[in-house]
Amino acid sequence: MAIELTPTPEAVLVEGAVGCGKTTRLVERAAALLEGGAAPSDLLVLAATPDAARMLAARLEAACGAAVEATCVREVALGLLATEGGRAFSDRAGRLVTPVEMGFIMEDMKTCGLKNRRLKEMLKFFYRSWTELVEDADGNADWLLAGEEADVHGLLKGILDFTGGILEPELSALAVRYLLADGEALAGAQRAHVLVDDYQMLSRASQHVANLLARDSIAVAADPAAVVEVFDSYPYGEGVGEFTQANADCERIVLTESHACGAAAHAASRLREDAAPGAPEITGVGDAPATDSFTARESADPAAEVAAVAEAVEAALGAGCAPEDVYVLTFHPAWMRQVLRALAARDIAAAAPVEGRLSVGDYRDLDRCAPARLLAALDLAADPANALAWRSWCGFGDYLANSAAFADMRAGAAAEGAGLVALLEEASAAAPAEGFPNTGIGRIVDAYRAGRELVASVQGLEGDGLLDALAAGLGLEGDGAARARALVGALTAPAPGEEGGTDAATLSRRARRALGGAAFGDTAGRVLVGAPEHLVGRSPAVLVLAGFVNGFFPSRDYFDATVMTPDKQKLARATDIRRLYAAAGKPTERLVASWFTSIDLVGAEQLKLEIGRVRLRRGERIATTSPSIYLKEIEPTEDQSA
Ligand SMILES: Nc1ncnc2c1ncn2[C@@H]1O[C@H](COP(=O)(O)OP(=O)(O)OP(=O)(O)O)[C@@H](O)[C@H]1O
Repeated sequence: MAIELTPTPEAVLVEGAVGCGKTTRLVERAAALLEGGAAPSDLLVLAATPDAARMLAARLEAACGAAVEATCVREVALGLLATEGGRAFSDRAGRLVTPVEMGFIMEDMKTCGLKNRRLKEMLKFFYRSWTELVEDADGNADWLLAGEEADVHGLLKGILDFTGGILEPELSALAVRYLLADGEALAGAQRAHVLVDDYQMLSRASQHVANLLARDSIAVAADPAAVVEVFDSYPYGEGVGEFTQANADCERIVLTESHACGAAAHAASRLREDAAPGAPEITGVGDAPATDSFTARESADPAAEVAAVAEAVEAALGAGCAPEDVYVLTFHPAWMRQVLRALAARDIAAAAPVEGRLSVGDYRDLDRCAPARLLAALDLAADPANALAWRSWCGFGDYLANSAAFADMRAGAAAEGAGLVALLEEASAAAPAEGFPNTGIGRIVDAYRAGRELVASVQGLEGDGLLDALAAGLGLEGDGAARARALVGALTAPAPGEEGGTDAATLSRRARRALGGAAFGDTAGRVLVGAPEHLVGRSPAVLVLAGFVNGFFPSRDYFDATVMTPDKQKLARATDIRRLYAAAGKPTERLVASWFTSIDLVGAEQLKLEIGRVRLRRGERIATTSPSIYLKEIEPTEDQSA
């Protein structure tokens, strides 16, 4: 039997465009439920990202005067699968695979012999299918073609069972099946009232988890035009229709009045027509001409452009805007860094999301993957039975991550019914003191023994002392060591307002969470600089689109017919439009777009910009760049009042 959405006795759908007050409605509903006699613990509020959840928690506290739990489906699902029952049901360790660990799993997957590109395509197909719950409640389905496809799927599941790791796209699907299979676990996890914001940004499986968790009532806020991947992979826009179908008596509230500034509301209206044809129009967007709240800034070159961005920020602050109400949106990590530098040069405090993913390095090179090794060591100090961490730990520094020896061990594990850690222990105990030099298993045994020693040597240490001891134990030195230490320090820092435990388990949990998605740390008194996905749940007064040029947005591939077929180009455009819509429709005071018209050719290549003509200027080759093709979608014209 295919899995169908579970109906809830009372269901509410709040539908509306960006900036029309959907979240505000949810907050009001939470306050009304509490006034009506519900206890704060009867409520569970779910947001699309951890950052949005934190902001929602603050809004709830302000409106309700009580602490209401706001979190993400991911946290809830992981919590469920980490319980004894959840672990037994899933045969996994209740731990999400981090991007670093995924590198090792991919290396193990390559033993299937498929070409990398084909393998990646197949994995995407599996991931999407999992999130869309193609398997029935028992985990069976005939969706896999016998042969290659079924074999690769079997290999992946085998590797995951062996390491105990859960992939993000299978997490909510596993939780759905667990909740359907175990009535007691379901009853324990349910809350009387569940409220979900940005429902369309959740995967189908996460939507199902949210509905299963609701006992008496569920209220979801959704915008069918803002189906954007921000945290869950494969956001499921069709889920809104599924929700109203499952809950036939669902109360439907449609919000059409934007509270954003004229320019943002104008941009949102135009983009929304493109993103969700037929969706209700945005109305009543004020009388002031949209041009009054729009600024376009063209600069000659990148240095002038980031300076212009900093000027725009300065102007907003000068006009009385609170720093945290100003958001600079960048479409490329290099531009995020440039903007941060330009702001720092003007003594403007800024915050950027802590992004662990980008800086963990190549696991083949022991120096370059120093942060990843430090994180694996921390994981092992927190739990020496963490099979996933041992898999990484024993693969660092080897070109193929010792995947052949691990494949042998996996086969042995299946035959003996033993786990990875037990097999490592067994191999280490059986090996002579000098190991088996220069063999795959020899490298693994050596790494395992070194890891054991390191873990034993840091017993009882906490906080900075623990991280310093681990870094020293890894032999990290110089600049690389400092960088690794600083990055791991940032990844293990408590979220604003979070209780500050410093034991290994707490630090490891925080780092794993941070690797799962970038989030802002402390933003008080700081201007925010981030990507579109980090904007979820925020309504800045001023939004500056920095580096708004072709190549950054859309990407250069978009313009290259040899890379992108017309079909793919159409899809890429639709995705871009939805991302831009969800961002540009937000600012309540001003929308600024900034771009540059030339850059040196080397820089253009490095940044993968789309370039026009190339000229020679003072011996240097200079390429022309153009504002994003999407500028005309957001730029108001003189005669538009909204
Ligand atoms: N009734 C209202 N009157 C005035 N301002 C409002 C009203 N409702 C919401 N706002 C303001 O409009 C902005 C957007 O509100 P909210 O976050 O509730 O909207 P949303 O539809 O969830 O937006 P998004 O899609 O951007 O998340 C906020 O700054 C909020 O304070």
